Amino acid sequence: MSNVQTFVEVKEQRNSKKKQVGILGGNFNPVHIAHLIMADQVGRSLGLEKVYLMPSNEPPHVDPKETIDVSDRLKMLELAIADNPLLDIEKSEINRQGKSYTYETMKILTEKYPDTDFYFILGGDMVEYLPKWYKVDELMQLVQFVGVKRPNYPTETSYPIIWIDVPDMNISSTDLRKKIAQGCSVNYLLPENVLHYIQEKGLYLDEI
Ligand SMILES: Nc1ncnc2c1ncn2[C@@H]1O[C@H](COP(=O)(O)OP(=O)(O)OP(=O)(O)O)[C@@H](O)[C@H]1O
Ligand SMILES: O=C(O)c1ccc[n+]([C@@H]2O[C@H](COP(=O)([O-])O)[C@@H](O)[C@H]2O)c1
Repeated sequence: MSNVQTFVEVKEQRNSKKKQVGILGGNFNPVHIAHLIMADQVGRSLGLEKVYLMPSNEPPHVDPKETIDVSDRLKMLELAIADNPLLDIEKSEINRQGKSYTYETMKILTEKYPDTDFYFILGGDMVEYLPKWYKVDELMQLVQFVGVKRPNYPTETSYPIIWIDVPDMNISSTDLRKKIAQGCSVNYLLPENVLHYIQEKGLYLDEI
């Protein structure tokens, strides 16, 4: 599916009087270039006003995910988006504390911003996982899901997803954490200022 077709379909569906805003939720442990490329590409393809990267406070997965302190994940995000005015950070999950269920977050945000249509951006792995999300059917009424293909994950789904074409990016935070712990180079896989922050703070040295 091309971006042009998708953009036209979306334009027909959307309420043009409302603000059009994207949310890319994630752990960002650490943020990497695939996150930035997908946020930027989706924002520009759909003509969104802003795309907010929204760090989870405590990941809501059925199998718990370990993560470093939220203050470091937030600082790395601030560094990563500094030169791109399309991107911003949404801190409501951090401020709310506890587990970050997307339905609860989006209920709060849609009530707080009734003049905004929200596009929730997901990688292919998360699209596959959607059936297990908390109150996913109710969430679907609040947001439009936007999918970005991820190598080795299917694109078939029964959920109404707009797919945006982005070059396949076989990059993950897990892989970056492993590389850093093993002393391998992660040059160009994340922004240079984020890499400097990781090195200065000695992050991920023990995490394999
Ligand atoms: N390379 C990628 N291609 C497409 N989507 C991606 C990619 N990397 C991350 N995403 C998506 O970005 C969002 C946030 O991902 P997250 O912060 O968990 O990064 P991750 O690389 O998947 O991390 P981890 O390896 O720790 O699970 C999720 O929707 C995820 O599917
Ligand atoms: O609400 C849920 O049940 C749920 C289950 C898994 C993931 N999510 C959200 O999906 C986004 C991407 O998750 P992750 O683990 O890939 O960073 C992030 O915002 C999570 O809070 C949400």
